[in-house]
Amino acid sequence: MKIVVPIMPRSLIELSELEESKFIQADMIEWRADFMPFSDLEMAAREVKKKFNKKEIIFTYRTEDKSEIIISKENYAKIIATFASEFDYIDIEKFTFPEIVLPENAIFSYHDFEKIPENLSDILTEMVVAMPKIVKFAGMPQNFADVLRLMSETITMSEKYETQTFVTMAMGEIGKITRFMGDEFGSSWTFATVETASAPGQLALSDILSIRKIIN
Ligand SMILES: O=C1C[C@@](O)(C(=O)O)C[C@@H](O)[C@@H]1O
Repeated sequence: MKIVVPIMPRSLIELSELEESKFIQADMIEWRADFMPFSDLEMAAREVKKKFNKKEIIFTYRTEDKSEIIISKENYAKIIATFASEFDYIDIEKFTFPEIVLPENAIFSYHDFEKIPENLSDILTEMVVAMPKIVKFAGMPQNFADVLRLMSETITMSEKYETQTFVTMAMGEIGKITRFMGDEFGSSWTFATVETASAPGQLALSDILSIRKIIN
């Protein structure tokens, strides 16, 4: 299981203040570009690549966790077209922006901040059919049975579609188990924090490393 640590700088200054040494044990960095002013993105992209030049980097412009529309379809498409080839992976909210054609390094990403949907299997299948590099789903469980359902569904899907990489997680407190047991239930990456969390329930990078040491 690879450990991805998101960074969420709100300005070029905040970006320059991030200390690379704190991220050494991360396998990958996710740059959450949605916190940065639009006009600074190109310069910030260069900085992010320079700062984390030894790591694989995901470019993400998240809209699904916002309560209001933050970007037009046109601008989202422009961002994807500009940055897809610049980074190792690019996160794409294909259900929200269906007109985007997935580039070869696409993470087809979908979040449900209210539930683990009953039709999770149909949703994951639809994502697989689009043939992205990675299928990523994050949902909010209401109870532990939801967490188990997400894990069990991920096992089923990863066995059925052996060549597809899946990344799934249950967010919030009760979903925490999914953040360090990925290898056991077919999820290939986990998102961990260094200082600021980018989603509810994320564990600190240092905690994930300690837990993995105990359970391995
Ligand atoms: O899609 C994901 C997963 C995530 O939502 C999580 O729950 O850890 C965190 C986001 O930064 C990332 O883009």
